[in-house]
Amino acid sequence: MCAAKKLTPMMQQYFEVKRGLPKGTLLLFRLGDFYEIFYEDAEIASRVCGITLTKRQDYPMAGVPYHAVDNYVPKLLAAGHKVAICDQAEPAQAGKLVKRALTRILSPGTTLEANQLDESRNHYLCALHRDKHGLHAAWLDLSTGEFQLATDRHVADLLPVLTALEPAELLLIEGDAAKWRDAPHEDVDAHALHDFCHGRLVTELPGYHFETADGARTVLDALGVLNLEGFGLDEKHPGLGPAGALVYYATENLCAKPENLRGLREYRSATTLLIDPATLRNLEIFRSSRGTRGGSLLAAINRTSTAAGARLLERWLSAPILDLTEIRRRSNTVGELLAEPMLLGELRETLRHIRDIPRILGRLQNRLRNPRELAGVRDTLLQAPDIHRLLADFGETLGRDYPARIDELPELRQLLERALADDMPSDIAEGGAIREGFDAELDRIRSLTRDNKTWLSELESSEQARTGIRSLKVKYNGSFGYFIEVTKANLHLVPDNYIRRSTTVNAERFVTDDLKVKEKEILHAEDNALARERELFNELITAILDESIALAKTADALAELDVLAGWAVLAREWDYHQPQLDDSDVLEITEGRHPVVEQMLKAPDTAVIRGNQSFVPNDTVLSSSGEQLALITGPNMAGKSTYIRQVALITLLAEVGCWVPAAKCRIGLVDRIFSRVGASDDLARGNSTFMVEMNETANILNNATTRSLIILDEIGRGTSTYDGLSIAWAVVEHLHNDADAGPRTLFATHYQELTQLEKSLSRLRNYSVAVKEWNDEIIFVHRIQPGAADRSYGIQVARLAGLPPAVIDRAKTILGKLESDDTSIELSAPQAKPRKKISVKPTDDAQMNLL
Ligand SMILES: Nc1ncnc2c1ncn2[C@@H]1O[C@H](COP(=O)(O)OP(=O)(O)OP(=O)(O)O)[C@@H](O)[C@H]1O
Repeated sequence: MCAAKKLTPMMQQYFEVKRGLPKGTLLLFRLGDFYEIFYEDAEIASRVCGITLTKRQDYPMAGVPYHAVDNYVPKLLAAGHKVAICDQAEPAQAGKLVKRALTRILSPGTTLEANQLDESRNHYLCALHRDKHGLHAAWLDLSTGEFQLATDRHVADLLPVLTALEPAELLLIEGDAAKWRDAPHEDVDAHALHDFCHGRLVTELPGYHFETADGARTVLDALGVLNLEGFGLDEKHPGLGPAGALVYYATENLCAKPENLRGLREYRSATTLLIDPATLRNLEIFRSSRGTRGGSLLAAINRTSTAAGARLLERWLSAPILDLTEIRRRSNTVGELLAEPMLLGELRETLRHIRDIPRILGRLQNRLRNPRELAGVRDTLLQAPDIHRLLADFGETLGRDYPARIDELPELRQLLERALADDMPSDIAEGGAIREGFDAELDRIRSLTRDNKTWLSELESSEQARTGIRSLKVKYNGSFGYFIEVTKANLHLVPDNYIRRSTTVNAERFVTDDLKVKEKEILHAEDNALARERELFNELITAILDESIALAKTADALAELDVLAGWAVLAREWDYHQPQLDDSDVLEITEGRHPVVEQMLKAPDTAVIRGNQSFVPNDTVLSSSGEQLALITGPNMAGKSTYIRQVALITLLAEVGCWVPAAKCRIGLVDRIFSRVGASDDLARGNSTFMVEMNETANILNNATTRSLIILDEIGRGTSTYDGLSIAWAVVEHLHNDADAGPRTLFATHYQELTQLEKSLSRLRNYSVAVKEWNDEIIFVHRIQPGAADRSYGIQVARLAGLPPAVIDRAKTILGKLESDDTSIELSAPQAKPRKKISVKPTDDAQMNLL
């Protein structure tokens, strides 16, 4: 920057703006009809968006047309960049440097434009801070105004919800990310935080932006309230530090205070069903193991027809509240909707016309004002009377609760209906947003324009007749305005009152005094019409924003109805039944199915491969104080993993208020779902498969309560047989430790030896997955039955997988010898330790000694 003296005034202006931006922000600098990008920014933009890189003097430069900027910004954001938009703040004048100002900074966590957001997903900016009192966090969806904060002594209790939110951007105190990354191995929390931050866009801010007292002041100011009592919050709540950081950052990026924050809610892990990050991944709740939305639980149960409904469903799954009254209310409402199929169909048809009110309000309140947003409000309000009529015909909950929450706002609706044109322009500057007949003044100005335009269109024919020049034309262009064009061959016919303006190759251009007067009138009238339209447009926005609270409340209720109506359709499509939830300690499922696998087996492409197999339902009986631990053995591929996962998913569905894929289901409220399934490496952090497995197991044993549900799949497989078996054994004993009750647990394993524990652990039950044998082949029937499996059929499954026959035969020989306890077998190198038979005396407490 020492060469600043040599810079042109415009480039000096560029650097002034650039200097004020946070590090790593790309600056798009408006220059006439283009946004220009310079230096390294240009190189990045060219690489990410594929735009041409040019050179100006000797520095790189790239540009995008201003009207196409919306095509490029999403690509830059998706690549994890922040983008600052600097616009011209006054009309350009020849020879004078135009004033420019930063309009907003777009970052993945603060963008509001519809085309930069996934409409069916929430879009969170999240701030985090950890100190000796625990983890403090706040999150904000700026596009809808949803704002929450939380604090927890245990990092492990808060991370589940933060992971489920999948924030688009994180705000951290400078240096924290590196501190967590480099923390000693035993600081499990720091590593969990590092894992959470890994791969996300992190923006670091100085620590003072996270101070609680300052945060409280910033938040009060943003919410426009005098204290936080109305939100049930203490002003010393440690989450206010991160909350303040969010507001500060949002204000910087919007270049104005965020105007759509409606309130601040406290999230409490104690009142939420916690699903730890590993389990969210393992159970494929929001994404499949391939990272796609398809194949996830969310996709399988999403039948919403509105964007706000889809987002609400995601929020409900991210943080299911442990409140029986609320869960029953939702599930009963699904029942009422399901009982009236005709009305349900009509309601869903009506909901299809609902627009995304929370995000429309978010944009209008934060100065992004597109005329089509107003039409969105109108179209939504137009549905309200029909929705009220339909609700009145439904059952009790729907007819009573929802109408009170859905405001018809008839005056606003009529106003918008009268004021807005049917087809709205995408920019108010295009004109035509306001309907004819709404405003007398606008109509008067428009008729002036119209009359004058008629005069103009008639001018051509009247002048042709008057002058006898058949090819005479009346034309318009930006630099001359209106003019009369006469070809050179006809110049001798030009009358005296024509004033020559310019010459082209084949013609000359003229004006007349009358034409000049009319031109002035037309341009003036057009400007006046646009100015009047803008005035009216702003009045309409004010009218909408005056009702923003009622609109937001209505939108919330409609989103809820959408989710519940979708669940009713789902229940009908897939024969789901209403679960019974209570305070008991049982988990009883009759004929339960896996919600995702079941749908996949029926999907046209899978059905062809699988020969249209249908899912085999299975029962489950667990209770903390009775049948606490189900140990499931059986061959590979028999369906153990599917079965234990289905129990976890059915539990989750029941606890968000959805009906479940089971004939009958009773669940005593579960406070946490833990899982240890599948194998995954974390090689980037130097953790082997076994290390990941043990970390997850440690987390379960340290955090599970007697109200928890645990599913464990083949734990101990990542190490040597004896070590693995010993660990699995000890884990089962630990879970059974308490004399009276323990967490409800499903434990799938290949270690046959564990089945003997049934003799000594009173709350353990053996189950196995049935298979049929036929001519040394096995057929999977996917049926869970009481009792331990007698053998594992690994070799038969290996044959199904296509292992060469010679290998299969040799494996059979080795197995035969091992099972006969004949250690004389000659095994080719490497030498394996022969397997010993393990027997357990029921009275023996110290089983481990026998291994
Ligand atoms: N109840 C069921 N009805 C129909 N098909 C099922 C059922 N359970 C499982 N399957 C099918 O069987 C396949 C294997 O199931 P799963 O992975 O659960 O077996 P597993 O016993 O855990 O095997 P492994 O021990 O090798 O991990 C699944 O891909 C699924 O399509």
